Amino acid sequence: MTRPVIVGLTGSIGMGKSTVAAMFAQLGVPVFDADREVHAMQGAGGLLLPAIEHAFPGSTGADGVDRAMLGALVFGDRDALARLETIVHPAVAQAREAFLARHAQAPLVVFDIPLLFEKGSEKLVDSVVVVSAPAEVQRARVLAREGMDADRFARILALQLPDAAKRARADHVIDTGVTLEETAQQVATLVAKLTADLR
Ligand SMILES: CC(C)(COP(=O)(O)OP(=O)(O)OC[C@H]1O[C@@H](n2cnc3c(N)ncnc32)[C@H](O)[C@@H]1O)[C@@H](O)C(=O)NCCC(=O)NCCS
Ligand SMILES: Nc1ncnc2c1ncn2[C@@H]1O[C@H](COP(=O)(O)OP(=O)(O)OP(=O)(O)O)[C@@H](O)[C@H]1O
Repeated sequence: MTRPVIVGLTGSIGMGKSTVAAMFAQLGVPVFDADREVHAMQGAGGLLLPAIEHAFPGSTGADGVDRAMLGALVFGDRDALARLETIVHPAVAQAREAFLARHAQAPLVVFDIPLLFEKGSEKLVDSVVVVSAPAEVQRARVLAREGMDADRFARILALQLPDAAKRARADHVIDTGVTLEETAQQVATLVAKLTADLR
């Protein structure tokens, strides 16, 4: 059975992964957004709510998961995070398989996976694209977000493979420390190259 060439898109917090994923989508490349799937499954009426409430009593309500509260519980506690991941990750894998089945005829698809290296998801993809920007650009972007502070940022960074290591393991690096137009140009060049390789 044929299947699309699969590009894994990853990068550390605030490096511009979602923005770059949207650029791929703009070029007509189907994108599987692991984070968005998680949000949907954790939102109001989401299918993971009973299991999460069972494991973390009081962490869900009518609007779904209380993300600030659950984040505070798990981002400093590796065991708790592992328990949450055991609930979340199999459901994400199922959603990813369904996505692939829907796009079986596409030449190229993107899996947007924040923790691609950390969780050994390299084996799911044919090539890895890492988005990267200088650390001070990353920090400024992240700290500008609502609900974020230096402590939470530091704890999340500590859970992620350092940017330099991600870049070293990438097949392609997209620079997001430049203008949006320049980044979009890099994405267009890469899509042209990946598509040409298929011919
Ligand atoms: C704990 C939760 C509810 C907090 O939600 P919140 O909206 O506050 O944060 P968000 O999801 O945007 O994540 C913020 C940053 O933390 C990183 N992060 C999220 N989960 C993890 C994890 N399991 N390990 C390391 N970093 C993580 C993200 O990549 C992102 O850079 C949420 O992150 C979650 O459910 N995480 C576990 C599921 C998971 O592994 N998701 C990411 C991959 S699909
Ligand atoms: N050249 C660029 N490329 C990508 N993003 C840029 C660029 N210049 C500025 N930005 C801005 O940087 C921010 C990047 O945020 P984005 O949500 O894409 O990051 P992310 O890596 O997906 O974050 P997280 O992992 O925390 O979810 C956006 O507000 C975007 O507009």
